[in-house]
Amino acid sequence: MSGRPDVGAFVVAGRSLDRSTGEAAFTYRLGDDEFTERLALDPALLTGPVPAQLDAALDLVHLVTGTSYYKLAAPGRVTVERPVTAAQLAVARAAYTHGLGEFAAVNRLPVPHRVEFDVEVREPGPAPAGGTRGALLPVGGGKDSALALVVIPDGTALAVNPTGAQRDVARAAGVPLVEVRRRLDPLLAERTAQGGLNGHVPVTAINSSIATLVAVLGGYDPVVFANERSADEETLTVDGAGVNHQYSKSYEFERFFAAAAAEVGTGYFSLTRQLSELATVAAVAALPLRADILSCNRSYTQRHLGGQAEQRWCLHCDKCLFTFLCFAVFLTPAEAQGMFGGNPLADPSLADGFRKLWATEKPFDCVGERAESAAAMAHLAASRSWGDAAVVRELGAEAAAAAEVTGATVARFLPPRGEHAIPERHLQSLQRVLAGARSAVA
Ligand SMILES: CC(=O)N[C@H]1[C@@H](OP(=O)(O)OP(=O)(O)OC[C@H]2O[C@@H](n3ccc(=O)[nH]c3=O)[C@H](O)[C@@H]2O)O[C@H](CO)[C@@H](O)[C@@H]1O[C@H](C)C(=O)N[C@@H](C)C(=O)N[C@@H](CCC(=O)O)C(=O)O
Ligand SMILES: Nc1ncnc2c1ncn2[C@@H]1O[C@H](COP(=O)(O)OP(=O)(O)OP(=O)(O)O)[C@@H](O)[C@H]1O
Repeated sequence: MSGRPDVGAFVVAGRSLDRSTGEAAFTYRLGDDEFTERLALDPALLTGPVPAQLDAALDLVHLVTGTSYYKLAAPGRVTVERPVTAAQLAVARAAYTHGLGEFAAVNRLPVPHRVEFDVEVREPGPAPAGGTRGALLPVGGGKDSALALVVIPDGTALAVNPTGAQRDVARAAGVPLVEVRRRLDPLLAERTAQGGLNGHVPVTAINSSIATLVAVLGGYDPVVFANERSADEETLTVDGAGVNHQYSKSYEFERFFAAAAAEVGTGYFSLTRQLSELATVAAVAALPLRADILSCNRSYTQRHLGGQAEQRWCLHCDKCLFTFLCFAVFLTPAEAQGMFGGNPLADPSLADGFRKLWATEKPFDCVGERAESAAAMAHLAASRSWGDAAVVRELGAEAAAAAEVTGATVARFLPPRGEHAIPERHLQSLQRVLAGARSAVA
């Protein structure tokens, strides 16, 4: 950390919830600066009696959301003014260390990023009963959470910083939507522009904590994310240490978070944990809902909040290329063109972008495993309908060679596998939807 001014520890300071307006405020200090992040919660969530576990749910948001401000100087020390439970501390450790792994790598800080916490650890309160209003399904607007809406159609969707895409997909699935607006302290952008460190934050950890708070206030249980198995693969390795852009979507993080969520009476799991990206796409490609999804991350920047910019597939970013590649396996070129509004596999200038999907250093984006990208491209090269597309012609042979190293084929990525924490009832519903999709494709 040499070369950076010593600002002392990052302080997780006060927080409040105004029950009349629905505004929750979370304050932090870094050096001489004070930052307050605000959540606008639907006041309808706040009309009932105060839940016993509200304080603990607010603490979880407070801890995790601090990563955005901590990263300005990344001092390696965090002081938390309120006592937290051991499970909450484990979530915070994971979020500030591995969750900021990409940030550390990009800023050439030591990897793994190490953080010491100065905090009093308290015992958790008595285990509360879960809510009775059914599942809360956080939605990102893309394919994974769209699948969850189909598998659990009696749930309630949640959008943090909703955009048109999230509203469209919830509406198309016929699921009610709870919206939470998140406002970063404007001083963060000012300090970043003045040279503060910047980089990726563990946004799924942040969304998880907000979802848990909404579940506690609204009486929902469980909180069901849609984080796929492929999210466990590291993006790159630095000095032997794995760095994962999607760390807070990993199963490791899920287990830390589930323990803290259980303390506030909320189940927490990922419905798609056993699925590769290809398996999820195989299912979504067979659903009418595919027309309503939007996975392009460029469409979810702060600029798009409040509808200041049009949301569409940019068809150039890593996530668009990856998502198109996967859907192409299950759609004809005409169907894919209709869904995405273009065909990047026909554009030879994008060949390098596709090739990066199975390179040793994957893009810092939500893309699948290297082997599944290579297998998907090799599959297209062998197909009659896609084999002539310019990019497929250029990359087919090298993708097939890359896939062969691990014996990867599309078929091998389709069966669910690996550890998960999905309750039996939801697992069966998922299996029904997957089986229905398979017969639609056959
Ligand atoms: C939309 C997006 O991908 N943004 C990433 C991008 O930020 P950019 O500057 O292009 O735009 P904004 O998101 O509007 O951010 C403006 C500044 O604000 C900072 N910031 C933003 C959100 C936040 O919670 N805290 C913040 O401090 C941000 O640093 C900017 O200075 O590049 C950033 C740096 O790499 C990324 O951190 C931005 O990612 C967002 C936090 C985000 O929501 N990204 C998701 C679409 C995303 O990456 N999801 C992952 C899930 C993995 C995980 O859980 O970490 C995925 O799809 O793989
Ligand atoms: N803004 C958000 N509000 C609430 N939940 C979100 C939000 N963004 C993402 N999520 C949750 O986090 C999970 C991971 O995000 P991710 O962006 O990978 O998924 P997605 O939008 O469902 O699919 P895709 O990978 O196609 O974008 C989502 O499945 C969803 O459960």
